Amino acid sequence: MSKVRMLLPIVIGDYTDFFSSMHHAKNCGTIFRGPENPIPQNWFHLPIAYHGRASSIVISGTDVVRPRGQGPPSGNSPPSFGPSQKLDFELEMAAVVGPGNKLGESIDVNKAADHIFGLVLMNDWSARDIQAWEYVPLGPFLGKSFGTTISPWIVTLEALEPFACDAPKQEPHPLLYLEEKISRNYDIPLEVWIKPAKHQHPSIVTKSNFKNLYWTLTQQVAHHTINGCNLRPGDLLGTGTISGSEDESLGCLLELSWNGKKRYS
Ligand SMILES: O=C(O)/C=C/C(=O)CC(=O)CC(=O)O
Ligand SMILES: [Ca+2]
Ligand SMILES: [Mg+2]
Repeated sequence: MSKVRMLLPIVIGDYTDFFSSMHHAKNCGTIFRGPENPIPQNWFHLPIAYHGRASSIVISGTDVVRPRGQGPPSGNSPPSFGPSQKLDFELEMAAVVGPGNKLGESIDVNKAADHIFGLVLMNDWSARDIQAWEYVPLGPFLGKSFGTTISPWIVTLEALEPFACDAPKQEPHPLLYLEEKISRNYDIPLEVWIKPAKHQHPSIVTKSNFKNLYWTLTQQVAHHTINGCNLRPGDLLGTGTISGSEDESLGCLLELSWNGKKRYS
């Protein structure tokens, strides 16, 4: 295996990234918008997502160039500009679309599993300073689009069947098109390890689990297509950052360091 060069396993036409961990949504909301109403009202009714950039998705091991860009101004000065000072990872998995749907048609939530070929690991690299300044009102753009890393192996949903578990109870009850007969998650322990340049060995920085997701993969597919938008084979649907409720299970440095305020070692 060490002699093999891994390549992207699919041609990715489109990439969408969801926002489906409640803990992550609450923490990001608190950091970016304040503690009053950290989770927006719509979050509990629909799986929120943004459209990502497919061209910069690379395979694990590919160097990612530190992005340059604008950051928030401090006081009356103009916005900052330069290499990002807040480069972050986001612990995610992503679904690879199988057959997909025709333009104008929707995928039924109870049949949506047939449209997911399998899952990969994903890191949605994020420049928090660029993101914090640019995201109002249209959401993430250059703070995310410089790079996204996925693993070369696609684990099929069939292979994950032994790890299937119940999804969390959803309150308020979702609208009919998001209501599923069987609502399933997967018990997949996930870890992030970082090896700083001058260190010999990597250290673990977080331990989370796929089952921390509130919205299921099948609800994401049903919601994505409810307006008739067509998913195509090879499209990538990121789960969103998978944070748990514990301090040790947060899925990015923004949360682990509380936007740089908390020392993380
Ligand atoms: O709350 C925000 O404004 C932004 C949050 C993110 O950066 C998260 C994102 O990319 C979606 C996710 O990974 O859950
Ligand atoms: Ca993300
Ligand atoms: Mg990214």
